[in-house]
Amino acid sequence: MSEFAPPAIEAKGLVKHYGGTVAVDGIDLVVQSGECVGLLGPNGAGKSTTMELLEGLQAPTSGSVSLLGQRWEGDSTGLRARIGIAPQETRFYGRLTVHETLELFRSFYPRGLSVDELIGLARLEEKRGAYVMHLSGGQLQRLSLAAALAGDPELLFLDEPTAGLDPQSREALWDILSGLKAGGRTVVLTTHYLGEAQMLCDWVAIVDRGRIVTQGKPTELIAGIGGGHVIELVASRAFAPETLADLPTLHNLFPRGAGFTLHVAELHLALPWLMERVRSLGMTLRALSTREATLDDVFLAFTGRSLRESEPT
Ligand SMILES: Nc1ncnc2c1ncn2[C@@H]1O[C@H](COP(=O)(O)OP(=O)(O)OP(=O)(O)O)[C@@H](O)[C@H]1O
Repeated sequence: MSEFAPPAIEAKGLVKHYGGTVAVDGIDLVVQSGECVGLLGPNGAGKSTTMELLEGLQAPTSGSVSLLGQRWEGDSTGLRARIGIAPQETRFYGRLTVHETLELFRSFYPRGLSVDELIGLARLEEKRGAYVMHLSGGQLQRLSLAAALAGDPELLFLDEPTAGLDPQSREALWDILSGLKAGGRTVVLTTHYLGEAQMLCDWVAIVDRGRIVTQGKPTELIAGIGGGHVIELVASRAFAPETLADLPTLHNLFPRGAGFTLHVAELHLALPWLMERVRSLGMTLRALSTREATLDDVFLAFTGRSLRESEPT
C-alpha cells in the first residue's frame, strides 16, 4: 500500500436525525487502509446508522463521508464495486442453493472472486448444493460474508457478523475474519462482544448516544483508565463513596447497585486497605471479587454505565 494512499474511510462531523431522534450526533472517523476497526456500543448507540452512512445507504443530515478517497456524491457505482457489505440481517432467497446464491451476488460486480473461491473462503464446501433455507445460523452468516466478498472488496463492512451464534460458529467466523485481516483488507465491524473486539480489532471506537466517547487500541484504552484491576464489592450496608476516596492506587469508583466497582492499579495495596476500612466501619463484606479490566470497564469509565448491563443477553 502506498504511503500516499488516502484513508480507507474519512468521515467528518456525521450527524443523522430521524425525526426527533438523534441517531448519530457528530462522528469523526479516520480508518487507514488495512486496519480492522470495531464500533462498540450498547443497543441504540448509533452503530448501524453510522455504518449505513459510511456505506452510502443513507444520506447524513450533515457531515461528509469519503471512502478510498472518493465521495458518495461522485461515481457511486464505481465506489460501490470496491466495497463489501454484510448487513445485520441478510435476506437470501431460500430456494436457491449456496452456489446459485453466490453466482447471483458475483453477477452484480464487474470483477471479483470466483464462486469457488467464495465458497472456500466461507468454508461452505459441504453446503455448496444445499438450499439456503436449510442452512444453520452460522452457515448463513458465513454465506452473508461470502456474498459481501463477491466483488473482492478493498473495504469490508460487517454489521454484527457473529450476533446470535453459538461459540463454535463464532470461532469459525473469527478464524475467517482473521484470515481476511491478514490478507490486508480494511474491515469495519460492529459488535456487542467485547472479547471479539479485543481479539480481532486493531482499534475500536466506543459509541454511545450517537457519539464516539473514546477510541484506540483495546490494550491502550484499558491501560488509559488507570488501574488495570477491578474490584467489585458489596458490604453489609450502604455507605458513602467518599469513605473509599483514600483507597491506595484508586483510579475510578462507581456506585453499582448495592455496592461499588473500583478501578485500582495495585491489588495487593488496595485489598488489605479495603478490608480494614470495611471492618473499621463496623460492616462485613457480602461479596468481593477481583478481575482484570476489560473494554466494559473503559465504557463504564467514560459513561458511568456498563456496556454489558445496557445489552440484552
Ligand atoms: N429508520 C429509523 N427510523 C427511526 N429511528 C431509527 C431508525 N434507525 C435507527 N433509529 C434510531 O436511531 C438510534 C440508533 O440506532 P442504531 O440502529 O444505529 O443503533 P445501534 O447502535 O446499531 O443499535 P443495535 O446494536 O441495537 O443495532 C436508535 O434510537 C434507533 O431507534
